Amino acid sequence: MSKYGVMVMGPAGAGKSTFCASLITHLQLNRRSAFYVNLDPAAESFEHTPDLDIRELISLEDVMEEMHLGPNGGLIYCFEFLMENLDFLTEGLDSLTEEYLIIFDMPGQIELYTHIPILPTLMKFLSQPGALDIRMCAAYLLEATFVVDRAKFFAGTLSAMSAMIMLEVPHINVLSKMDLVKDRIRKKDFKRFITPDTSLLDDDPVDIERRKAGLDLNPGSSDPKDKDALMSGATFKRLNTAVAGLIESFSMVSYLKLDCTDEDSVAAILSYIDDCIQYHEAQEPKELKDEEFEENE
Ligand SMILES: Nc1nc2c(ncn2[C@@H]2O[C@H](COP(=O)(O)OP(=O)(O)OP(=O)(O)O)[C@@H](O)[C@H]2O)c(=O)[nH]1
Ligand SMILES: [Mg+2]
Repeated sequence: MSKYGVMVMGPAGAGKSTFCASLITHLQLNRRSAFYVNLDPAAESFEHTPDLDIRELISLEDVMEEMHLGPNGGLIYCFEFLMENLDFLTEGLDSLTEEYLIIFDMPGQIELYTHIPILPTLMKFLSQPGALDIRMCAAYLLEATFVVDRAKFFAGTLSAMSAMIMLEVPHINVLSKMDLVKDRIRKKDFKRFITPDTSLLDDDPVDIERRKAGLDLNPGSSDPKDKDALMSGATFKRLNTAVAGLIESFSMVSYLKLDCTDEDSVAAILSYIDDCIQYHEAQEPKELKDEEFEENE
């Protein structure tokens, strides 16, 4: 019997935990079962209490204190510890049925998604047939406000693509916090960010502002007064164009829009997740309990 799960990933503060909470609320309102797994050892508060919590296995605070590590090194240590104690996940998840959507709330440290092979190993462990056998998909969140600075947007898109290639599971990319840009950017203009390409660099507002202020007149200068030039000169532009070209040539990244304050938006993302993992195909038709039947009448 398969289980179904989504791993919610993305940079720090992208809105992962908020999205997990909105998703759980939405599932509950629609009489679906959610199982919330917190894998962020530094998380402090939750809207919904996690059903399984990495902090019961290991706490980042203890690691930092005992191992004399900083927050990022500490987090990597916590994940290495989790990988050595995978029974913790097996025992917590093994008895779940296919009715559940298992939601994994991940930490935001970018190291996890780029050069350390912990997540691919974890993903393989979760989805291994014959073991936990969870049909997994990944949801990578990036803040919609990043579109204001194209360099930031392409750097974020590159990290989304890197996670996508590394994890080898069905993957959706999501621009979160849409409510923050809804009124600032016209719908028609926003469409260009849904499938990013190099033309977005031609009218980067940050670039235009800097040029107006004469800040990129001396690119590459070592004068501290010209520190802005480093992030706006011709070399920086060439680098961004190369990154954007790479993303465009792979044509793998496109975004869905998410506004957690709007239930329809959460429902739309959930339907993409359901499609990715083919959740509905495995569900038995449910009999309504008597009181639910009367309610519907
Ligand atoms: N306006 C708005 N704010 C949001 C939205 N989602 C999250 N936020 C805010 O963004 C901040 C970070 O949200 P979190 O959900 O904690 O982000 P996270 O990705 O889990 O953060 P880390 O776990 O620390 O990496 C919080 O102050 C949230 O209230 C959204 O859809 N709209
Ligand atoms: Mg979080």
